[in-house]
Amino acid sequence: MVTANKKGKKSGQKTSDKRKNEKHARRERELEDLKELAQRVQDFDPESATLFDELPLSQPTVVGLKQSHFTTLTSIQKRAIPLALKGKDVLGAAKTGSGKTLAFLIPLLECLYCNQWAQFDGLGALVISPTRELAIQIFDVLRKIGRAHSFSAGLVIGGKDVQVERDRISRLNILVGTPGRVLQHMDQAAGFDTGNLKMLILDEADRILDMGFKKTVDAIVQHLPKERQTLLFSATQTKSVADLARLSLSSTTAEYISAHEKAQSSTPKNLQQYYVVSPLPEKLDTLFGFLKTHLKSKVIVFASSSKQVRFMFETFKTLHPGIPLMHLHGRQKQAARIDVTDRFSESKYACLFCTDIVARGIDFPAVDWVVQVDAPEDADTYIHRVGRTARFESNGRALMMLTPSEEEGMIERLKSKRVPIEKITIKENKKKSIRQDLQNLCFKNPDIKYLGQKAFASYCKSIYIQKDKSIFKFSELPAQEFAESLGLPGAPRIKFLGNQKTKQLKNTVQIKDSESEDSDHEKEGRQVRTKYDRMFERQNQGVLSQHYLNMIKDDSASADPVDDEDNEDFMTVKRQNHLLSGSDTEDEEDEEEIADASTINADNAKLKVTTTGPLVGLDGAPVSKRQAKAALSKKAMLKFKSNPTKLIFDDEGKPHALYEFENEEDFKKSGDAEKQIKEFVGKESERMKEIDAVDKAQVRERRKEKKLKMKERAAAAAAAESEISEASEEESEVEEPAPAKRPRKWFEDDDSEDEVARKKSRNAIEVEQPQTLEDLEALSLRLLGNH
Ligand SMILES: Nc1ncnc2c1ncn2[C@@H]1O[C@H](COP(=O)(O)OP(=O)(O)OP(=O)(O)O)[C@@H](O)[C@H]1O
Repeated sequence: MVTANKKGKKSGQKTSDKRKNEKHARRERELEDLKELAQRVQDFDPESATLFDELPLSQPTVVGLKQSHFTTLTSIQKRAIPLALKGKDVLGAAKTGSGKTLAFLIPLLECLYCNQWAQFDGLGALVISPTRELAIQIFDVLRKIGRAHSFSAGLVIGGKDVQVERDRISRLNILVGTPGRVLQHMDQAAGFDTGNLKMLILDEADRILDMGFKKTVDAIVQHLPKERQTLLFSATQTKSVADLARLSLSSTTAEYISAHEKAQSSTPKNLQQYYVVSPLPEKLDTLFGFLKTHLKSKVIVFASSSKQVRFMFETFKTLHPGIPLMHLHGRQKQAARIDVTDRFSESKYACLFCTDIVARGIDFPAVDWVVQVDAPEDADTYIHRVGRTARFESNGRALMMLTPSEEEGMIERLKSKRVPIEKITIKENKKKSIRQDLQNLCFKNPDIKYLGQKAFASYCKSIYIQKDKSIFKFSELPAQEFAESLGLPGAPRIKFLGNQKTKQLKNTVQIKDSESEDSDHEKEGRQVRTKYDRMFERQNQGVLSQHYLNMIKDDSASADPVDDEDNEDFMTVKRQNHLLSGSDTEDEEDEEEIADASTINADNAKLKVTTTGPLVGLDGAPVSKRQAKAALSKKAMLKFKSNPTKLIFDDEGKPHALYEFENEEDFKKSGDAEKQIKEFVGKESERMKEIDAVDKAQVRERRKEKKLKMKERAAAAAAAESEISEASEEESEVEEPAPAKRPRKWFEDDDSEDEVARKKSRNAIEVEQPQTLEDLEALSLRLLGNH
């Protein structure tokens, strides 16, 4: 037994030693491989590779690429990957759809592989994308090409359960996410160690580094070590030294790679680009006509706000253009966004109405057309939007609608960015007017009308906050015609943000669209405002006192007209056009969205400046917040009013006080006071007697008339009843026995019983005036008998 145990121990020891040796040998081999790989990377000539096989890559990455069927390098991959593998910081710019995702994901995997990254080393690489959709897409590509690696990777985006993400985040080696959610985890998740991070990647870097994400990205960078590799990629790359410095990048050491810098155009060569000039009120007709003639296509339609997207989707759905319709915008729930993205990706023919949340990076397969119903905010956004078609060597077409006032400016910007675009005109017979249909829809369905009002307001706002005022001219908006083209009876009132930093506002709106929770970190400090400003920023201003209304009226009357483009003070502009009749319920949603809102009449595009002096109260003193608040209450307003006076008007319409007093001297001239009182009383009692006599005569007259009328009515009724009773007597002879007669009362004559019955049936009693006490008793008995 003992020997057997010893033998067993010995063989166990042997196996364990064998295992240890094997492990050791494997480790040695891995180290050798790593050394060899590092040497290959060092020796590699960046210009030489055209195939992935030729790159100095680890075995797991090679396997992942093969299994994903990637063989040949694209131009940006050819230039960026070798430099990134050598540990350089890279700023990569290349046309849309040219394969930038692999250009940063391959170096990411190789970096962690070469550093022998393991689960307990914490976070090794972080990829940040501006939208959830793009983050999901990057994560999917990472999973495909990284399938043979043993790293743990995670996706953190808004709209998902934070707690679930938080529980897993400390075990992750690679993180892909949107800025807001990434920062939230960095701030909140205990055990989330980012101190060892080796690589930071920003996809659509120019977007992530711009004002909208500025603070968030700066805060994320604070959590990361300075010694790390940084890769920035975009189709429209930032070259700003300040931006690079924010990321601890040096413009002298970072490699700037522009794969298509010398290309004739900055858009894919297989992309045909057109634009059409269409007055704003005709855009929807043009779009509807376009869809009707492109039923066998996959189309993306860009609009400038989620409200317009919803309006187009809901109305076109009812008008049935004949192509499946979908919509995607930042106000949808995350599950719906994912569902729409998947469905549109799988569709062969469909039309997707969307905002700019899909403008960047999203790789929908085989899109035939990109239609921009609203002009993009700038040339870069144009390039990203049209880049949703003609991806990776496939063909595509793009159509942009410009209003006559936008044409010149926008085309100039595009030409300077090397965008080849051709003007076309839409044949009249291809246009389909849907104005009447939209009017019907709005009339029948209040929800559609409401959506139309929101779409109208959000479009006007989008134009107002555009930073390029030479293209977007708010003052030239044909508000009334535009509203009618949406089916609305008139142009609704709209509200704007009270902030003046248009660039920042633009981005704020977009962040809300694309990733609302990210915007939490973007809130800029408010500007110092005067009491005057605060008062007018208040909603529900319809209850301001008349005094304030008059002040505004006076101010505006003396104001000079100034074009709003030149007008820096936004709030001052709005005051001129305050509609102080209370806030519009239609705009309630916007009021929630926009903290400091004020009212403007969109019809009145030519705006005037009002005085900038402080607001004063009734006593001429400046109005405090509390005083202004008091003005909102009806009760409080009473103290500003004097006591009510009752007036009487004479025959000429002149008002007199109820009691008019004679002055004392005049009164004394008329004689002794006692005597005057007696005279007055005597006169008044005479007057009263006369009035009384007239009144009595009138009463008598009325009584007589009444009596006469009663007698006439009684005679007519008696005649009619006697006819009826004769007829009913004949009937009762045939049909049923007559009811037993009750004993006759002492005051009744022979036919009085019938009379009583008749009167009962008429529910009325007629009597002669009782002359004696007996008569009165008899009458009382009669009345009792009736009831
Ligand atoms: N080497 C390659 N061989 C074949 N297909 C590739 C290659 N690289 C990328 N692709 C494909 O090309 C398409 C576009 O790639 P990707 O999304 O990376 O483009 P992008 O440059 O990031 O575009 P955008 O600027 O719009 O974000 C994808 O469908 C991708 O699978």
